[in-house]
Amino acid sequence: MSRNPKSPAPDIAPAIRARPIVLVGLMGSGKSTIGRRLAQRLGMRFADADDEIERAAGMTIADIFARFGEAHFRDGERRVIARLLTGRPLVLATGGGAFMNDETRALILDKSLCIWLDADVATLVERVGRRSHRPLLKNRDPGEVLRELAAIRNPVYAEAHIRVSSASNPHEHTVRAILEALSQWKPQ
Ligand SMILES: Nc1ncnc2c1ncn2[C@@H]1O[C@H](COP(=O)(O)OP(=O)(O)OP(=O)(O)O)[C@@H](O)[C@H]1O
Ligand SMILES: O=C(O)C1=C[C@@H](O)[C@@H](O)[C@H](O)C1
Ligand SMILES: [Mg+2]
Repeated sequence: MSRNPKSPAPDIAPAIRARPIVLVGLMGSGKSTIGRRLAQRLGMRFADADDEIERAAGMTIADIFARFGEAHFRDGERRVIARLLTGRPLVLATGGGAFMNDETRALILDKSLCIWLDADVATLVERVGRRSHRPLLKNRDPGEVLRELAAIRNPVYAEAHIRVSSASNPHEHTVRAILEALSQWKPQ
């Protein structure tokens, strides 16, 4: 009997499902869309830190940046992620900059199994599109910003427990690569 390619991954150890799985990476790397699919496959709940922040603040991220500035956003982001990591285990998509905050990163590395979704800048640019709602990409050429961010952030994302390329389509390809990496992962 052939295996349904979308069947729940049977060989992921229960100990891994018992921990939150946190996705980090640059804008457009697929944290939100891949995270939702991964949670479905693992039978875990899913949350998107960006959505949770918007819900908690009662305004969009673009408005938080515009009205209160990035530092205020980062502080709220840290608090929201801390709250999400203390509840029932989940797959959590973070915002692209969350892992750059020292406190948020320490918390994620301590409490979760953290996966860096890595893709080349050309792929990211194609995915975020020309007219991005993302405040960091709104006023400048997205390719230029993403190149700068990649140079600064990639060495930090590399601290994640697992790195998976999310550069190839379709989404399912990346989901399978994550499931494969999880099935082989051993705590250091
Ligand atoms: N592995 C993939 N294969 C195909 N398309 C993808 C993949 N990952 C992401 N995409 C597409 O790229 C776009 C951006 O993805 P997504 O919103 O999940 O990124 P993100 O990492 O959550 O970004 P942000 O940090 O801005 O929240 C979406 O249209 C999504 O469908
Ligand atoms: O990379 C970033 O710094 C950001 C990514 C988005 O997910 C949002 O969290 C916000 O636009 C900032
Ligand atoms: Mg997202």
